[in-house]
Amino acid sequence: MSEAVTRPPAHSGALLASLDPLLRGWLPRQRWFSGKGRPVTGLEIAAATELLPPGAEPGLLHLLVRVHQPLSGATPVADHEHLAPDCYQLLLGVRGELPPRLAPALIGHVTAGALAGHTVYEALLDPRLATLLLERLRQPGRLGALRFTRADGADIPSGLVPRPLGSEQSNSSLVYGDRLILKVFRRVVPGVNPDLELPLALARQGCGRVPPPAAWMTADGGAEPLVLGVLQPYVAGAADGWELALQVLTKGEDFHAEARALGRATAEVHAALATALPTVTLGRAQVELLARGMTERLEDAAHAVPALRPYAPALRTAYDALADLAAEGGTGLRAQRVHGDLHLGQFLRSPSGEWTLIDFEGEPARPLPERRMPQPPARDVAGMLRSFDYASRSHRPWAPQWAATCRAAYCTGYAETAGTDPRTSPVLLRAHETDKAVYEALYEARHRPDWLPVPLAALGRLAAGEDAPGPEPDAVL
Ligand SMILES: Nc1ncnc2c1ncn2[C@@H]1O[C@H](COP(=O)(O)OP(=O)(O)O)[C@@H](O)[C@H]1O
Ligand SMILES: O=P(O)(O)O[C@H]1O[C@H](CO)[C@@H](O[C@H]2O[C@H](CO)[C@@H](O)[C@H](O)[C@H]2O)[C@H](O)[C@H]1O
Repeated sequence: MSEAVTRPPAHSGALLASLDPLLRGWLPRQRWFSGKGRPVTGLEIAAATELLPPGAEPGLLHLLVRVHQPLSGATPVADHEHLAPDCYQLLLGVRGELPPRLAPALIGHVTAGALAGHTVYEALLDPRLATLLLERLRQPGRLGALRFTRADGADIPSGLVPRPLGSEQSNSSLVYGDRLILKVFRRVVPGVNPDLELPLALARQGCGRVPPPAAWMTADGGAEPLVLGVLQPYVAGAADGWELALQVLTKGEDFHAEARALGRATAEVHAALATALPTVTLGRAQVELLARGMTERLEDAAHAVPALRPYAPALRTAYDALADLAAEGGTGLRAQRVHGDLHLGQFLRSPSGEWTLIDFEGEPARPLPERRMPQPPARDVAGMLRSFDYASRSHRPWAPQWAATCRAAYCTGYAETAGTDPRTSPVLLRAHETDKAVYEALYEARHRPDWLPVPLAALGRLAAGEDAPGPEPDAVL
Protein backbone atom coordinates (compact mmCIF):
# COMPACT_ATOMS: atom_id res chain seq x y z
CA MET A 1 0.00 0.00 0.00
CA SER A 2 1.55 3.34 -1.00
CA GLU A 3 2.16 6.19 1.40
CA ALA A 4 -0.31 8.34 -0.56
CA VAL A 5 -3.10 5.80 -0.09
CA THR A 6 -2.72 5.73 3.68
CA ARG A 7 -2.52 9.52 4.06
CA PRO A 8 -5.42 10.76 6.25
CA PRO A 9 -8.30 12.37 4.34
CA ALA A 10 -8.72 16.10 4.09
CA HIS A 11 -10.51 17.75 6.97
CA SER A 12 -14.21 17.01 6.61
CA GLY A 13 -15.26 20.68 7.08
CA ALA A 14 -13.13 21.79 4.15
CA LEU A 15 -14.33 18.77 2.18
CA LEU A 16 -17.94 19.60 2.87
CA ALA A 17 -17.37 23.20 1.78
CA SER A 18 -16.28 21.74 -1.57
CA LEU A 19 -18.98 19.17 -2.02
CA ASP A 20 -22.10 20.49 -0.30
CA PRO A 21 -23.35 22.70 -3.17
CA LEU A 22 -22.79 19.95 -5.74
CA LEU A 23 -24.21 17.03 -3.78
CA ARG A 24 -27.40 18.86 -2.79
CA GLY A 25 -28.35 19.01 -6.46
CA TRP A 26 -26.92 15.66 -7.54
CA LEU A 27 -28.09 13.31 -4.76
CA PRO A 28 -31.87 13.74 -5.19
CA ARG A 29 -31.55 12.95 -8.91
CA GLN A 30 -30.10 9.49 -8.25
CA ARG A 31 -32.44 6.50 -8.67
CA TRP A 32 -31.16 5.05 -5.37
CA PHE A 33 -31.83 8.21 -3.35
CA SER A 34 -34.69 7.22 -1.07
CA GLY A 35 -35.62 10.69 0.20
CA LYS A 36 -37.15 11.94 -3.06
CA GLY A 37 -39.76 14.66 -2.76
CA ARG A 38 -38.32 16.13 0.45
CA PRO A 39 -35.82 19.02 0.33
CA VAL A 40 -32.23 18.39 1.48
CA THR A 41 -31.68 20.76 4.38
CA GLY A 42 -28.17 19.72 5.36
CA LEU A 43 -25.29 17.37 4.63
CA GLU A 44 -22.75 15.93 7.04
CA ILE A 45 -19.68 13.87 6.24
CA ALA A 46 -19.75 10.84 8.54
CA ALA A 47 -16.53 9.33 7.14
CA ALA A 48 -14.09 10.18 4.39
CA THR A 49 -11.36 7.87 3.11
CA GLU A 50 -8.92 8.59 0.31
CA LEU A 51 -8.35 5.48 -1.74
CA LEU A 52 -6.26 7.71 -4.02
CA PRO A 53 -5.40 11.33 -3.10
CA PRO A 54 -7.03 14.19 -5.07
CA GLY A 55 -3.77 14.97 -6.89
CA ALA A 56 -3.36 11.41 -8.16
CA GLU A 57 -5.28 12.17 -11.35
CA PRO A 58 -7.61 10.48 -10.84
CA GLY A 59 -8.16 10.63 -7.08
CA LEU A 60 -10.69 8.36 -5.42
CA LEU A 61 -12.61 9.47 -2.39
CA HIS A 62 -14.90 7.23 -0.37
CA LEU A 63 -17.57 9.11 1.57
CA LEU A 64 -20.36 8.30 3.96
CA VAL A 65 -22.70 11.27 3.89
CA ARG A 66 -25.61 11.93 6.22
CA VAL A 67 -28.46 13.69 4.47
CA HIS A 68 -30.81 15.79 6.58
CA GLN A 69 -34.37 16.11 5.28
CA PRO A 70 -37.57 17.16 7.00
CA LEU A 71 -40.17 14.40 7.44
CA SER A 72 -43.03 14.72 5.00
CA GLY A 73 -46.63 14.41 6.16
CA ALA A 74 -46.74 11.16 4.17
CA THR A 75 -43.85 9.53 6.05
CA PRO A 76 -45.29 6.46 7.78
CA VAL A 77 -44.90 6.58 11.54
CA ALA A 78 -43.48 3.04 11.50
CA ASP A 79 -40.72 4.11 9.09
CA HIS A 80 -38.25 4.41 11.96
CA GLU A 81 -35.09 4.69 9.89
CA HIS A 82 -36.46 7.84 8.27
CA LEU A 83 -36.54 9.57 11.65
CA ALA A 84 -32.72 9.73 11.62
CA PRO A 85 -30.87 11.27 8.66
CA ASP A 86 -30.22 8.70 5.93
CA CYS A 87 -26.57 7.80 5.38
CA TYR A 88 -25.41 7.25 1.79
CA GLN A 89 -22.23 5.76 0.39
CA LEU A 90 -20.53 7.78 -2.35
CA LEU A 91 -17.44 6.97 -4.38
CA LEU A 92 -16.17 10.13 -5.98
CA GLY A 93 -13.55 10.41 -8.68
CA VAL A 94 -11.47 13.60 -8.54
CA ARG A 95 -9.65 15.02 -11.58
CA GLY A 96 -8.39 18.38 -12.79
CA GLU A 97 -10.37 17.95 -15.96
CA LEU A 98 -12.80 15.24 -16.96
CA PRO A 99 -12.02 13.47 -20.25
CA PRO A 100 -15.01 13.58 -22.67
CA ARG A 101 -15.62 9.80 -22.33
CA LEU A 102 -16.42 10.38 -18.63
CA ALA A 103 -18.81 13.30 -19.27
CA PRO A 104 -21.92 11.26 -18.20
CA ALA A 105 -20.25 10.71 -14.80
CA LEU A 106 -19.89 14.42 -14.01
CA ILE A 107 -21.13 15.62 -10.63
CA GLY A 108 -19.66 19.10 -10.86
CA HIS A 109 -16.74 21.51 -10.76
CA VAL A 110 -15.60 22.47 -7.29
CA THR A 111 -15.12 26.16 -6.58
CA ALA A 112 -14.38 26.21 -2.84
CA GLY A 113 -12.86 24.25 0.04
CA ALA A 114 -10.43 21.33 0.03
CA LEU A 115 -11.09 20.27 -3.56
CA ALA A 116 -11.31 23.74 -5.16
CA GLY A 117 -10.33 23.67 -8.82
CA HIS A 118 -11.08 19.96 -9.22
CA THR A 119 -13.87 18.15 -11.00
CA VAL A 120 -15.73 15.45 -9.07
CA TYR A 121 -17.60 12.62 -10.70
CA GLU A 122 -19.20 9.21 -10.14
CA ALA A 123 -16.16 6.97 -9.66
CA LEU A 124 -17.97 3.73 -10.50
CA LEU A 125 -18.23 4.91 -14.12
CA ASP A 126 -14.43 5.30 -14.43
CA PRO A 127 -12.82 1.96 -15.39
CA ARG A 128 -9.52 2.92 -13.72
CA LEU A 129 -11.21 3.56 -10.39
CA ALA A 130 -13.53 0.56 -10.68
CA THR A 131 -10.42 -1.57 -11.27
CA LEU A 132 -8.78 -0.11 -8.19
CA LEU A 133 -11.83 -1.09 -6.13
CA LEU A 134 -11.54 -4.70 -7.29
CA GLU A 135 -7.83 -4.69 -6.43
CA ARG A 136 -8.67 -3.51 -2.92
CA LEU A 137 -11.19 -6.34 -2.54
CA ARG A 138 -8.56 -8.86 -3.68
CA GLN A 139 -6.30 -7.75 -0.83
CA PRO A 140 -7.85 -8.09 2.63
CA GLY A 141 -7.03 -5.30 5.07
CA ARG A 142 -8.01 -1.89 6.38
CA LEU A 143 -7.82 1.58 4.95
CA GLY A 144 -9.08 4.46 7.09
CA ALA A 145 -12.62 3.59 8.13
CA LEU A 146 -12.83 0.85 5.50
CA ARG A 147 -12.20 -2.86 5.91
CA PHE A 148 -11.83 -5.29 3.00
CA THR A 149 -12.47 -9.01 3.61
CA ARG A 150 -11.95 -11.88 1.19
CA ALA A 151 -13.74 -15.23 1.59
CA ASP A 152 -11.42 -18.22 2.07
CA GLY A 153 -10.54 -19.75 -1.26
CA ALA A 154 -12.47 -17.15 -3.27
CA ASP A 155 -11.38 -16.91 -6.90
CA ILE A 156 -10.89 -13.20 -7.65
CA PRO A 157 -8.74 -12.79 -10.76
CA SER A 158 -7.01 -9.45 -11.29
CA GLY A 159 -7.29 -7.40 -14.46
CA LEU A 160 -10.98 -8.11 -15.12
CA VAL A 161 -12.52 -5.34 -17.20
CA PRO A 162 -15.22 -3.47 -15.26
CA ARG A 163 -18.56 -2.22 -16.58
CA PRO A 164 -21.33 -0.55 -14.61
CA LEU A 165 -24.63 -2.36 -14.72
CA GLY A 166 -27.00 -0.33 -16.84
CA SER A 167 -30.22 -0.86 -14.94
CA GLU A 168 -30.19 1.57 -12.03
CA GLN A 169 -31.74 -0.06 -8.96
CA SER A 170 -31.83 0.56 -5.22
CA ASN A 171 -28.04 0.17 -5.25
CA SER A 172 -25.23 0.36 -7.84
CA SER A 173 -23.52 -2.67 -9.35
CA LEU A 174 -20.33 -3.23 -11.35
CA VAL A 175 -19.68 -6.32 -13.44
CA TYR A 176 -16.05 -7.42 -13.82
CA GLY A 177 -15.26 -9.37 -16.98
CA ASP A 178 -18.55 -11.28 -16.77
CA ARG A 179 -16.94 -13.19 -13.88
CA LEU A 180 -17.83 -11.17 -10.80
CA ILE A 181 -20.37 -8.56 -9.77
CA LEU A 182 -19.84 -5.94 -7.04
CA LYS A 183 -22.95 -4.51 -5.44
CA VAL A 184 -22.28 -1.13 -3.85
CA PHE A 185 -24.95 -0.36 -1.27
CA ARG A 186 -26.16 3.20 -1.35
CA ARG A 187 -28.30 3.88 1.72
CA VAL A 188 -26.39 2.18 4.51
CA VAL A 189 -27.38 1.44 8.09
CA PRO A 190 -25.24 0.00 10.89
CA GLY A 191 -25.69 -3.71 11.50
CA VAL A 192 -25.50 -7.02 9.70
CA ASN A 193 -26.82 -6.63 6.16
CA PRO A 194 -28.89 -9.71 5.24
CA ASP A 195 -27.58 -9.40 1.66
CA LEU A 196 -24.21 -10.54 3.03
CA GLU A 197 -25.40 -12.56 6.01
CA LEU A 198 -27.80 -14.89 4.19
CA PRO A 199 -25.65 -15.69 1.12
CA LEU A 200 -22.72 -16.44 3.48
CA ALA A 201 -24.92 -18.74 5.58
CA LEU A 202 -26.26 -20.44 2.44
CA ALA A 203 -22.73 -20.87 1.05
CA ARG A 204 -21.69 -22.57 4.31
CA GLN A 205 -24.69 -24.83 3.84
CA GLY A 206 -23.53 -25.74 0.32
CA CYS A 207 -26.70 -24.29 -1.23
CA GLY A 208 -25.98 -23.79 -4.92
CA ARG A 209 -29.00 -21.57 -5.57
CA VAL A 210 -27.30 -18.38 -4.36
CA PRO A 211 -23.97 -16.88 -5.55
CA PRO A 212 -21.50 -17.20 -2.63
CA PRO A 213 -19.89 -13.89 -1.52
CA ALA A 214 -16.25 -13.73 -2.66
CA ALA A 215 -15.27 -10.52 -0.84
CA TRP A 216 -16.92 -7.63 0.95
CA MET A 217 -16.27 -4.13 2.17
CA THR A 218 -17.42 -2.75 5.53
CA ALA A 219 -16.90 0.42 7.56
CA ASP A 220 -16.69 1.00 11.29
CA GLY A 221 -20.07 2.35 12.29
CA GLY A 222 -19.91 2.82 16.06
CA ALA A 223 -21.33 -0.22 17.87
CA GLU A 224 -21.96 -2.09 14.63
CA PRO A 225 -20.17 -2.03 11.27
CA LEU A 226 -21.82 -0.92 8.05
CA VAL A 227 -21.82 -3.31 5.11
CA LEU A 228 -20.83 -1.26 2.07
CA GLY A 229 -20.39 -3.72 -0.78
CA VAL A 230 -20.42 -7.40 -1.69
CA LEU A 231 -18.51 -9.08 -4.53
CA GLN A 232 -19.96 -12.33 -5.83
CA PRO A 233 -19.82 -14.57 -8.93
CA TYR A 234 -21.67 -13.16 -11.91
CA VAL A 235 -24.21 -15.45 -13.60
CA ALA A 236 -23.20 -14.68 -17.19
CA GLY A 237 -25.81 -14.69 -19.92
CA ALA A 238 -28.67 -14.89 -17.41
CA ALA A 239 -32.13 -13.41 -17.85
CA ASP A 240 -34.23 -12.54 -14.84
CA GLY A 241 -37.62 -14.07 -14.13
CA TRP A 242 -39.44 -10.79 -14.74
CA GLU A 243 -37.95 -10.33 -18.25
CA LEU A 244 -38.67 -13.96 -19.09
CA ALA A 245 -42.25 -13.80 -17.83
CA LEU A 246 -42.93 -10.70 -19.93
CA GLN A 247 -41.38 -12.30 -23.02
CA VAL A 248 -43.46 -15.41 -22.56
CA LEU A 249 -46.62 -13.35 -22.07
CA THR A 250 -45.92 -11.38 -25.25
CA LYS A 251 -45.46 -14.56 -27.23
CA GLY A 252 -48.57 -16.10 -25.66
CA GLU A 253 -46.45 -18.96 -24.36
CA ASP A 254 -46.82 -21.06 -21.26
CA PHE A 255 -44.76 -20.34 -18.11
CA HIS A 256 -46.18 -22.87 -15.74
CA ALA A 257 -43.19 -25.26 -15.90
CA GLU A 258 -40.87 -22.36 -15.00
CA ALA A 259 -43.24 -21.19 -12.26
CA ARG A 260 -43.11 -24.69 -10.82
CA ALA A 261 -39.30 -24.70 -11.00
CA LEU A 262 -39.29 -21.33 -9.20
CA GLY A 263 -41.45 -22.83 -6.47
CA ARG A 264 -38.99 -25.70 -6.06
CA ALA A 265 -36.00 -23.31 -6.02
CA THR A 266 -37.68 -21.15 -3.35
CA ALA A 267 -38.36 -24.19 -1.17
CA GLU A 268 -34.75 -25.36 -1.55
CA VAL A 269 -33.44 -21.98 -0.37
CA HIS A 270 -35.93 -21.96 2.50
CA ALA A 271 -34.81 -25.43 3.59
CA ALA A 272 -31.15 -24.37 3.52
CA LEU A 273 -31.90 -21.19 5.48
CA ALA A 274 -33.86 -23.16 8.07
CA THR A 275 -30.87 -25.46 8.54
CA ALA A 276 -28.27 -22.70 8.56
CA LEU A 277 -29.98 -20.25 10.90
CA PRO A 278 -32.34 -20.46 13.89
CA THR A 279 -36.02 -21.19 13.40
CA VAL A 280 -38.81 -20.59 15.90
CA THR A 281 -42.37 -21.70 16.42
CA LEU A 282 -44.56 -18.65 16.83
CA GLY A 283 -46.77 -18.67 19.89
CA ARG A 284 -50.11 -16.95 20.18
CA ALA A 285 -48.66 -13.60 21.23
CA GLN A 286 -46.16 -13.63 18.38
CA VAL A 287 -48.80 -14.37 15.76
CA GLU A 288 -50.93 -11.58 17.18
CA LEU A 289 -47.89 -9.32 16.93
CA LEU A 290 -47.41 -10.37 13.31
CA ALA A 291 -51.04 -9.49 12.54
CA ARG A 292 -50.72 -6.19 14.42
CA GLY A 293 -47.60 -5.26 12.41
CA MET A 294 -49.51 -5.89 9.20
CA THR A 295 -52.43 -3.77 10.43
CA GLU A 296 -50.08 -0.93 11.34
CA ARG A 297 -48.39 -1.06 7.95
CA LEU A 298 -51.82 -0.89 6.32
CA GLU A 299 -52.73 2.13 8.39
CA ASP A 300 -49.47 3.90 7.56
CA ALA A 301 -49.86 3.10 3.86
CA ALA A 302 -53.47 4.30 3.84
CA HIS A 303 -52.27 7.53 5.42
CA ALA A 304 -49.73 8.04 2.64
CA VAL A 305 -51.73 6.67 -0.32
CA PRO A 306 -55.29 8.04 -0.34
CA ALA A 307 -56.39 5.64 -3.12
CA LEU A 308 -55.86 2.78 -0.68
CA ARG A 309 -58.28 4.08 1.94
CA PRO A 310 -61.58 2.69 0.58
CA TYR A 311 -60.18 -0.87 0.80
CA ALA A 312 -58.62 -0.59 4.25
CA PRO A 313 -61.55 -1.83 6.40
CA ALA A 314 -62.07 -4.96 4.27
CA LEU A 315 -58.32 -5.64 4.07
CA ARG A 316 -58.01 -5.48 7.84
CA THR A 317 -60.22 -8.58 8.05
CA ALA A 318 -57.40 -10.65 6.53
CA TYR A 319 -55.18 -9.70 9.48
CA ASP A 320 -58.00 -10.17 11.98
CA ALA A 321 -58.46 -13.70 10.65
CA LEU A 322 -54.77 -14.39 11.30
CA ALA A 323 -55.04 -13.05 14.86
CA ASP A 324 -58.22 -15.14 15.39
CA LEU A 325 -56.34 -18.24 14.29
CA ALA A 326 -53.77 -17.53 16.98
CA ALA A 327 -56.48 -16.91 19.57
CA GLU A 328 -57.97 -20.31 18.76
CA GLY A 329 -54.51 -21.72 19.56
CA GLY A 330 -54.30 -23.46 16.23
CA THR A 331 -51.31 -22.00 14.46
CA GLY A 332 -48.09 -23.78 15.47
CA LEU A 333 -46.63 -21.45 12.90
CA ARG A 334 -42.98 -21.97 11.98
CA ALA A 335 -40.82 -18.93 11.32
CA GLN A 336 -37.33 -18.76 9.88
CA ARG A 337 -35.06 -16.38 7.95
CA VAL A 338 -36.51 -15.71 4.52
CA HIS A 339 -35.60 -13.66 1.47
CA GLY A 340 -37.97 -10.89 2.47
CA ASP A 341 -38.52 -9.12 -0.88
CA LEU A 342 -39.06 -12.00 -3.25
CA HIS A 343 -40.31 -11.28 -6.76
CA LEU A 344 -39.65 -12.51 -10.28
CA GLY A 345 -36.80 -10.03 -10.81
CA GLN A 346 -34.84 -11.64 -7.96
CA PHE A 347 -34.47 -14.92 -9.85
CA LEU A 348 -31.86 -15.28 -12.60
CA ARG A 349 -32.07 -18.13 -15.11
CA SER A 350 -28.65 -19.21 -16.38
CA PRO A 351 -28.22 -20.26 -20.02
CA SER A 352 -28.36 -23.89 -18.77
CA GLY A 353 -31.83 -23.22 -17.29
CA GLU A 354 -30.87 -23.18 -13.59
CA TRP A 355 -32.57 -20.59 -11.35
CA THR A 356 -30.37 -18.53 -9.00
CA LEU A 357 -31.71 -16.27 -6.26
CA ILE A 358 -30.20 -12.83 -5.55
CA ASP A 359 -30.71 -9.65 -3.48
CA PHE A 360 -31.38 -10.76 0.11
CA GLU A 361 -31.53 -7.20 1.44
CA GLY A 362 -35.25 -7.44 2.23
CA GLU A 363 -37.66 -4.57 1.65
CA PRO A 364 -35.25 -1.60 1.70
CA ALA A 365 -37.63 0.75 3.56
CA ARG A 366 -38.05 -1.57 6.57
CA PRO A 367 -35.83 -1.18 9.65
CA LEU A 368 -32.89 -3.59 9.64
CA PRO A 369 -33.80 -5.50 12.84
CA GLU A 370 -37.24 -6.21 11.38
CA ARG A 371 -35.71 -7.43 8.11
CA ARG A 372 -33.53 -9.89 10.06
CA MET A 373 -36.33 -11.42 12.10
CA PRO A 374 -37.54 -14.98 11.44
CA GLN A 375 -40.74 -14.86 9.37
CA PRO A 376 -43.18 -17.46 8.08
CA PRO A 377 -41.89 -18.72 4.69
CA ALA A 378 -45.38 -17.82 3.38
CA ARG A 379 -44.10 -14.27 3.21
CA ASP A 380 -41.79 -15.10 0.28
CA VAL A 381 -44.42 -17.29 -1.35
CA ALA A 382 -46.85 -14.36 -1.20
CA GLY A 383 -44.21 -12.11 -2.81
CA MET A 384 -43.98 -14.44 -5.79
CA LEU A 385 -47.75 -14.79 -6.08
CA ARG A 386 -47.94 -11.01 -6.26
CA SER A 387 -45.23 -10.96 -8.91
CA PHE A 388 -47.15 -13.27 -11.27
CA ASP A 389 -50.08 -10.90 -10.87
CA TYR A 390 -47.80 -7.91 -11.65
CA ALA A 391 -46.53 -9.60 -14.82
CA SER A 392 -50.01 -10.48 -16.05
CA ARG A 393 -51.20 -6.92 -15.41
CA SER A 394 -48.34 -5.26 -17.25
CA HIS A 395 -49.34 -7.23 -20.34
CA ARG A 396 -52.01 -5.95 -22.75
CA PRO A 397 -54.57 -7.40 -22.68
CA TRP A 398 -54.50 -8.34 -19.00
CA ALA A 399 -53.90 -12.08 -18.69
CA PRO A 400 -55.56 -13.16 -15.43
CA GLN A 401 -55.63 -16.84 -16.36
CA TRP A 402 -51.89 -16.78 -17.04
CA ALA A 403 -51.30 -15.43 -13.53
CA ALA A 404 -53.70 -17.95 -11.95
CA THR A 405 -51.90 -20.84 -13.65
CA CYS A 406 -48.44 -19.59 -12.64
CA ARG A 407 -49.52 -18.93 -9.06
CA ALA A 408 -50.90 -22.44 -8.72
CA ALA A 409 -47.89 -24.04 -10.43
CA TYR A 410 -45.51 -22.10 -8.16
CA CYS A 411 -47.30 -23.43 -5.04
CA THR A 412 -47.22 -26.96 -6.45
CA GLY A 413 -43.48 -26.70 -7.15
CA TYR A 414 -42.94 -25.35 -3.65
CA ALA A 415 -44.90 -28.26 -2.15
CA GLU A 416 -42.92 -30.81 -4.19
CA THR A 417 -39.70 -29.77 -2.44
CA ALA A 418 -40.94 -28.51 0.94
CA GLY A 419 -43.46 -31.30 1.53
CA THR A 420 -46.02 -28.66 2.56
CA ASP A 421 -48.29 -26.84 0.15
CA PRO A 422 -48.59 -23.12 1.02
CA ARG A 423 -52.25 -23.27 -0.05
CA THR A 424 -53.03 -25.44 2.96
CA SER A 425 -52.60 -22.28 5.10
CA PRO A 426 -54.98 -19.91 3.26
CA VAL A 427 -55.43 -17.49 6.15
CA LEU A 428 -51.68 -17.01 6.53
CA LEU A 429 -51.12 -16.74 2.80
CA ARG A 430 -53.91 -14.21 2.32
CA ALA A 431 -52.62 -12.09 5.19
CA HIS A 432 -49.11 -12.07 3.69
CA GLU A 433 -50.34 -11.40 0.18
CA THR A 434 -52.38 -8.48 1.45
CA ASP A 435 -49.40 -7.17 3.42
CA LYS A 436 -47.19 -7.41 0.31
CA ALA A 437 -49.72 -5.63 -1.91
CA VAL A 438 -50.01 -2.87 0.71
CA TYR A 439 -46.20 -2.51 0.68
CA GLU A 440 -46.28 -2.38 -3.11
CA ALA A 441 -48.92 0.36 -3.11
CA LEU A 442 -46.64 2.46 -0.89
CA TYR A 443 -43.55 1.58 -2.95
CA GLU A 444 -45.23 2.49 -6.23
CA ALA A 445 -46.72 5.72 -4.85
CA ARG A 446 -43.20 6.75 -3.82
CA HIS A 447 -41.14 5.49 -6.74
CA ARG A 448 -43.33 4.70 -9.77
CA PRO A 449 -46.77 6.36 -9.47
CA ASP A 450 -47.77 5.04 -12.93
CA TRP A 451 -47.61 1.51 -11.51
CA LEU A 452 -49.88 2.20 -8.54
CA PRO A 453 -52.97 0.73 -10.27
CA VAL A 454 -51.30 -2.71 -10.27
CA PRO A 455 -51.23 -3.27 -6.48
CA LEU A 456 -54.47 -1.30 -6.09
CA ALA A 457 -56.27 -3.73 -8.40
CA ALA A 458 -55.01 -6.63 -6.31
CA LEU A 459 -56.04 -4.91 -3.10
CA GLY A 460 -59.51 -4.42 -4.57
CA ARG A 461 -59.74 -8.15 -5.26
CA LEU A 462 -58.29 -9.10 -1.89
CA ALA A 463 -60.74 -6.74 -0.17
CA ALA A 464 -63.57 -8.43 -2.04
CA GLY A 465 -62.38 -11.82 -0.78
CA GLU A 466 -61.18 -12.92 -4.24
CA ASP A 467 -57.64 -13.64 -5.45
CA ALA A 468 -57.23 -16.96 -3.64
CA PRO A 469 -54.04 -18.88 -4.48
CA GLY A 470 -55.95 -21.10 -6.93
CA PRO A 471 -56.54 -24.79 -7.48
CA GLU A 472 -53.95 -27.43 -8.36
CA PRO A 473 -52.40 -26.68 -11.77
CA ASP A 474 -53.62 -29.98 -13.18
CA ALA A 475 -57.17 -28.83 -12.58
CA VAL A 476 -56.42 -25.48 -14.25
CA LEU A 477 -54.59 -26.78 -17.30
N1 LIG B 1 -24.84 -12.75 -9.30
C1 LIG B 1 -25.39 -12.09 -10.33
N2 LIG B 1 -25.22 -12.50 -11.61
C2 LIG B 1 -25.76 -11.84 -12.65
N3 LIG B 1 -26.45 -10.71 -12.52
C3 LIG B 1 -26.67 -10.24 -11.28
C4 LIG B 1 -26.15 -10.91 -10.12
N4 LIG B 1 -26.51 -10.21 -9.02
C5 LIG B 1 -27.22 -9.16 -9.47
N5 LIG B 1 -27.32 -9.19 -10.83
C6 LIG B 1 -27.99 -8.19 -11.68
O1 LIG B 1 -27.93 -6.95 -11.01
C7 LIG B 1 -29.23 -6.40 -10.84
C8 LIG B 1 -29.28 -5.64 -9.53
O2 LIG B 1 -28.98 -6.53 -8.44
P1 LIG B 1 -29.78 -6.49 -7.08
O3 LIG B 1 -29.06 -7.35 -6.11
O4 LIG B 1 -31.23 -6.81 -7.33
O5 LIG B 1 -29.58 -4.96 -6.69
P2 LIG B 1 -30.59 -3.84 -6.15
O6 LIG B 1 -30.63 -3.99 -4.67
O7 LIG B 1 -29.89 -2.60 -6.60
O8 LIG B 1 -31.95 -4.05 -6.80
C9 LIG B 1 -30.17 -7.60 -10.90
O9 LIG B 1 -31.44 -7.25 -11.36
C10 LIG B 1 -29.46 -8.50 -11.89
O10 LIG B 1 -29.79 -8.12 -13.21
O1 LIG C 1 -35.25 -2.93 -5.93
P1 LIG C 1 -35.69 -4.28 -5.47
O2 LIG C 1 -35.57 -5.35 -6.51
O3 LIG C 1 -35.02 -4.66 -4.19
O4 LIG C 1 -37.29 -4.25 -5.13
C1 LIG C 1 -38.10 -3.10 -5.18
O5 LIG C 1 -38.40 -2.79 -6.53
C2 LIG C 1 -39.20 -3.75 -7.24
C3 LIG C 1 -39.46 -3.19 -8.64
O6 LIG C 1 -38.27 -3.06 -9.33
C4 LIG C 1 -40.53 -3.97 -6.52
O7 LIG C 1 -41.23 -5.04 -7.16
C5 LIG C 1 -42.54 -4.81 -7.64
O8 LIG C 1 -42.49 -4.65 -9.06
C6 LIG C 1 -42.01 -5.81 -9.76
C7 LIG C 1 -42.09 -5.47 -11.24
O9 LIG C 1 -41.22 -4.42 -11.57
C8 LIG C 1 -42.88 -7.03 -9.46
O10 LIG C 1 -42.34 -8.19 -10.09
C9 LIG C 1 -42.91 -7.26 -7.96
O11 LIG C 1 -43.78 -8.35 -7.67
C10 LIG C 1 -43.41 -6.00 -7.27
O12 LIG C 1 -43.37 -6.17 -5.84
C11 LIG C 1 -40.25 -4.42 -5.09
O13 LIG C 1 -41.50 -4.57 -4.42
C12 LIG C 1 -39.40 -3.34 -4.40
O14 LIG C 1 -39.08 -3.74 -3.08
